[in-house]
Amino acid sequence: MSTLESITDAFFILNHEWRFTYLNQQAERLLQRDRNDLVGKFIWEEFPEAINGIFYREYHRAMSEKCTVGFEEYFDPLETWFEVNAYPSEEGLAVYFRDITERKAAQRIMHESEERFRNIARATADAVWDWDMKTDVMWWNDGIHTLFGYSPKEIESDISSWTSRIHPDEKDQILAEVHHAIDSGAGSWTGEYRFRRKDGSYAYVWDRSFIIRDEYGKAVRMLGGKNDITESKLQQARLTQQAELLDKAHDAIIIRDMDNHVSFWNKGAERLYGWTAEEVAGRHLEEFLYEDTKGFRTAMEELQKNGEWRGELEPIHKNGKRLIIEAHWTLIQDDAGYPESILAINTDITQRKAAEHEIQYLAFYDQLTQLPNRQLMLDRLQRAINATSRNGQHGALLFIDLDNFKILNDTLGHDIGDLLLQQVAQRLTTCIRESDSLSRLGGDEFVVMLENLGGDSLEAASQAETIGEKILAALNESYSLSDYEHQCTPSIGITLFSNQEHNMDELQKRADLAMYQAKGEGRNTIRFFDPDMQAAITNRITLEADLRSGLKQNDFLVYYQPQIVKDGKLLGAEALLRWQHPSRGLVSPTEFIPLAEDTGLILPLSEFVLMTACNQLVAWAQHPETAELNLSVNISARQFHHRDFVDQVLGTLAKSGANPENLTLELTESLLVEDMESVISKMTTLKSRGISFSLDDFGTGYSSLSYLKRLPLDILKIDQSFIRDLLTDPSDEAIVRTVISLGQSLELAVIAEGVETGETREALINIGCHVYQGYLFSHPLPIEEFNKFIRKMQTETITNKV
Ligand SMILES: Nc1nc2c(ncn2[C@@H]2O[C@H](COP(=O)(O)O[C@H]3[C@@H](O)[C@H](n4cnc5c(=O)[nH]c(N)nc54)O[C@@H]3COP(=O)(O)O)[C@@H](O)[C@H]2O)c(=O)[nH]1
Repeated sequence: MSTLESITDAFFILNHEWRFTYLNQQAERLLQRDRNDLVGKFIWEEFPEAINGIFYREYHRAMSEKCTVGFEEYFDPLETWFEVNAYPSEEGLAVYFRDITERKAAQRIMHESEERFRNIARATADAVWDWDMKTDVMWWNDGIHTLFGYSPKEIESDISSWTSRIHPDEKDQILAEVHHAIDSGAGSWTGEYRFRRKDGSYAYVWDRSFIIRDEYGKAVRMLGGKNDITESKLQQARLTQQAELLDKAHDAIIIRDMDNHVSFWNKGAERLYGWTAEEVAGRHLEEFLYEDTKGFRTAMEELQKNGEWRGELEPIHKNGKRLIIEAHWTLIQDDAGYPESILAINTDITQRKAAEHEIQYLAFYDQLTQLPNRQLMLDRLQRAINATSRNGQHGALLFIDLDNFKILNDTLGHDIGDLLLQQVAQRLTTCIRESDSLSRLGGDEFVVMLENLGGDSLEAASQAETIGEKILAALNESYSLSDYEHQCTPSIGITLFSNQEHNMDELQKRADLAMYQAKGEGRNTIRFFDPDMQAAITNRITLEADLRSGLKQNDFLVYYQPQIVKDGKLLGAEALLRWQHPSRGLVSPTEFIPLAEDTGLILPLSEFVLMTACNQLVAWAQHPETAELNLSVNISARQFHHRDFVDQVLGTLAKSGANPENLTLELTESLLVEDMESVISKMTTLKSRGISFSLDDFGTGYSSLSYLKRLPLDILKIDQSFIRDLLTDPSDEAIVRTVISLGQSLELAVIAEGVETGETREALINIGCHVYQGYLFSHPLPIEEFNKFIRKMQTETITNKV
């Protein structure tokens, strides 16, 4: 019995009266009863629940038929599954039993999951397979029929049903992969390969499986499912083929899936972005192409909405450089009409954009100062004018012109002039707000446009003036131009605008006029446009028309103002132009000479004066008493700088027959600052023919000794502004003295003009000036009057001698 105590199974013996005669310890434990209590007891009384079940039936069968029985049964009172084997014996019945509750539970779970798996396998469209590796039984669901055409009868029930249908080219590779997965302890295996259909053709399949292992890790089962990916493979192949055809295209051609993972990347894309196809395959575009994904995502939304998208994007080259591309994206759909992938054809327009930008820049920006140019200024002005009618605000236009910039440019050279303009541009930038606009119109002209100066014109004017003052102060600071310290001042003209009252042209004219007014009033100042200026400009227009018709109708005359030597002798006269206007009477040259200069009419006028003067010299030459008289003729800057000037003078002399020795040309200082070498050359040529030169208005300009020394001059003419107050203003007297001594040292004659009184004449004699012109002797006279004056002078001289 001790053997029966030590066996793992529970064991008891029943006699022929169904009473327990023996129970081992295991039986005591499983039945949860004390064996001493049970021995001698009637089994069906102790366990009445067993009477109506399999226990009762099978035990009776074993006892009556003397056969061995074995069964598994659940015994409710003990909530236990038993595996029972009963053997009839002499004594009665020997019963071995064990608790299989846990095994039963595992079997149930296994059964349930198996059931679930089969149900899923039935429901799925994939071809599901189940390979029992211990038995080599291979189970397939209906998918093997629906996908590949095999009926259950046609398909083998072992692993050959799978392996024999793998495409020969891929079979070894796939089997090696599967073996590797099994041997390496992997939990799954996936693969893509071709699988033969019943009709002999091959389908591309995507197989996913997992491997079931026992408690020792040994693979016992493999379950998997294949789906047919032939269509998408073919589609992909077709696209790739098409795209490969375009591989040689210059453009970048990219195919990506709907999640933007790259599936095709042609050579053009490699060239454009610097990434090779291998480097980007399967990668998300945003990962490596777009720093700012906003534009890219907006484009994606459009693409999904409309099926295609065209536009510009700014991707990044592999080397970090920003590119600009023109993209054309098309959504590619599968047979069912679902979006499947995206075909992108991208053209590099980086250089084109740069060129466009450059052109734009050149068209709208000044190269020297990098400021907006006139074109852009006009555009902004138009917008500002339009805005005033909407917002009721005032704006202001400030025209800024540098005083005497030309002199700097001509004397120190254009490079220095450019430096000044650049520094002026910088200073102007610091004087304005970011919302204001600064531009360079060209030359030394700058424009500042101020906006949003409020609804009240006085307030707006005051704000504009404040900015104007600021500019004035900033530009007055000294400039360091290479090695030169330079002082420069601006003249500023301001006009306000509001409510679209004036158009762009008008506003520009107004600001320009105001600026000229500032210049006219001594420079380095600010002037606002006012309506009187408008009247002046209207007059100017009328005057120009009158000048033209005056020239045609010979309304011009020459007057002569005598020039007298200290001893009373008549040296000659200055020829002065007069305009006998039909309605306005005699018009002073101060009124029309500047306009004639601006319009070019000074050329025919000057020709007329020179010809008249030369003819007069010829007329005087006929009489010994007047043959020595000299005539001075004023030469304007424009006339002098005309390329035919020398020929014109010589031609007039030749035509008239006048003696050049009796002709003096009066030049002004401002005329001399432009192209010094050409000035000297022209003067030298004329001087070699006997013509003299006088420097008019001396002292009022930039009396530079350096040029004075180089010019072939004969006479310095002291400006009348110094003569007027000679007796009362010590500084004027000092200037006059200086000019006279300068004349002496340079061996130049000196004439004082504007001599109105005897006292002035006396003072000049005392200082050392011996030739005079002025009202003391005579106003400018018409020729008849002047001839009378000559005769009177000669009579007086003779009388004095007598
Ligand atoms: N390019 C040309 N310029 C010319 C010509 N003719 C004249 N002008 C220039 O016009 C300016 C005004 O000239 P005008 O009104 O003739 O005045 C001259 C004299 O009348 C005046 N003057 C002479 N004496 C006195 C005086 O005692 N007091 C006083 N207040 N004015 C006086 O001075 C003018 C002469 O100036 P200038 O020529 O500088 O010697 C004047 O700038 C003329 O130059 C012409 O044909 N071409």
